[in-house]
This record gives sequence, C-alpha cells and structure tokens, in this order.
Amino acid sequence: MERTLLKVHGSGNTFYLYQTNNENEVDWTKLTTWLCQKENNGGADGLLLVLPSTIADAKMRVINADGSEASMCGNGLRCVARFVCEQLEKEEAIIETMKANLKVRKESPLLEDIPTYAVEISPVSFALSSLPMSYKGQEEIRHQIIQEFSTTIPFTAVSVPNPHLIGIVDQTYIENNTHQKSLAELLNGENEYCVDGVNVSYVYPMKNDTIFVRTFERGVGFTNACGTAMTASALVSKLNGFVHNDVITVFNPGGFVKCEVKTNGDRYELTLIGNATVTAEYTFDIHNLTFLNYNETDEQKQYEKSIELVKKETASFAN
Ligand SMILES: N[C@@H](CCC[C@H](N)C(=O)O)C(=O)O
Repeated sequence: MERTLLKVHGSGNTFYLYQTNNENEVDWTKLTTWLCQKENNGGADGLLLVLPSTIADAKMRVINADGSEASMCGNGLRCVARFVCEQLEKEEAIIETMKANLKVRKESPLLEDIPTYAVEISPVSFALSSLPMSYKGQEEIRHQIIQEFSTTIPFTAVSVPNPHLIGIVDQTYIENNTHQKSLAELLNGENEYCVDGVNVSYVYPMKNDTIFVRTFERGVGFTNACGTAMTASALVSKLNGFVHNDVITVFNPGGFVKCEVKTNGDRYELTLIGNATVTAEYTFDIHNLTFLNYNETDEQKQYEKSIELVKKETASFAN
C-alpha cells in the first residue's frame, strides 16, 4: 500500500507529516516508532497526522517519537498550518487539536524567503492538576525553588495545554546539559511528581527581550526546539520581569522563533511565529514499513543559509 509522507521542521524540530481520511488506518504508535528511528533518514521527533475535521479546516494529531500522543505541538502546528493553507489556498485557517481549535495564519518571513507561519498556543493553565503534576499538595508552582529538583533554579509549571516545567538558569546550565538531562529523565520515568511525564526547559534570559531555550521533550529527549516550550518560556520570562516587550525573540539550538505574549490579568494570548520548512517527500509502504522513494526539496539549503548567522550568535549556548 503505497503512501506519501512529507518531512518537515520548525526550528529543526523535525516531523513526518501524513495526511489521511482514515483515523484508524494503521497503528500510529507502531508507524511512528518505526519512522522516528535514526537509521530511517535521520529519524524525527514525531509524526504529525492531518485528518478531516467537522468543526475546523483540518485536525492535527501529534505522536511523539516513542509512540505516545501529545495534546499539542507548536512547531508541528506551524508545519500543519502551511500544509493546510497551501492545500486550501488560504492565508489563514482553524486547526482542531486535542484540546482546542487554534487559529493559524501565514506570516511575512522572519528570514528571507523562508515560509513562515503564526499559530495560536492555547489554553494556558498554571494549575498543577492541568499538567498533571503534584508537589506537596500545592495548587501551582510559579518561579519557585523546588529543593528536590535544584537548590538554585526557580521553576514554573504550566500547561499550554501540553505540560511544561520551565527553569530560569544561568549560562552554566546551558553550556552543560547534565543537570537538565538527569532532572528530565527523573520526571519522565516512574516518579511521584509528573505521572504522565513533562517537557523540561532551561531558559537563559539574554539582553533585549531575547531568551535562549533548550528543551528535553517528553517522549523524545533533547530536541533542537519545542514550540510550546518556547512560548511557555516567553510567558514565564515576561511574568517574572526578564523580558518586557510583547514580542520576544527565542533562540534555540535549531534556530529562532518569535513569541507574542499578551497578558490581561489572568488571561494570556500567546502566538508562536517561525519557519515551516518542507525538506523532502517520501513514498513508503504503510503496511510493510519500507521506504520506496524520496525527493529532497531545496528548502533545507535555503534554511541553513539563512540560519547560519543566528547559529553563530548562539553557538556557545547550543549544546
Ligand atoms: N515539539 C512540540 C511538542 C511535542 C509534544 C511534546 N513532546 C509532549 O509530549 O508534550 C512543540 O513544538 O510544541
């Protein structure tokens, strides 16, 4: 059974994108764990499913590399936004996701000639029950030292709506990722705090409304970038006075994005803006799990050329 797949990325957060009308066509866990193996064209961080929707222009489901399903994916949503907008010949659309219908739109390129999309990130909640997370019966964790995690890093727990634990750190924790790795492995194994695991980000506030974010993703491990994590990190940075503008530049190991954070009391309007790049198209046999053919686009070369300067600027943080 020959089928077509795209390989796409947002800030180097890489996915296979597959469109189908049959939500139960195959076992998505099995397909995703096979696709995401390193030996299959370098692997990927997950599978984006584009499905028909009765309430929006299309529906997105996100399967992590380990086969678990996530409620949202910011970088993936930008790629799905581009796919759906180009297919429907529209500049904006609504995409159904597990917990919300989200607005997406085409944007002016942040880097010359790089297709760029803006996506809504919602709903936002600081309630620990929304992640879910539990810690000493507390209802929230906001910029708080958790002695069991670190004696110096203040953490915030937030769902957007997938779960994130955000630590504000100094540069040493970015240059050396061992502390982040062991905390993330603890919280994504069997543990008393996050029963469903959590995405763990370390955020280094830089100058001029700019932050650097590195994320260890639930179901994946360290990624080049995690869109929901970068948006949640921009919100946490703003609420704690590390940045002041509504639009925050977020560098990551794979490139950069812009996050718009509008706050109105307890209400937050979050938008993630960045590249949506298609690197290749594959044909594969969906039942026998074998690749049959592929064609690379020239978009990755253009992306790498444009991102070169950004990478130089962040080289010392990007490990
Ligand atoms: N890379 C994504 C998030 C993917 C889901 C995450 N691993 C989870 O399990 O919550 C993004 O760009 O937001």
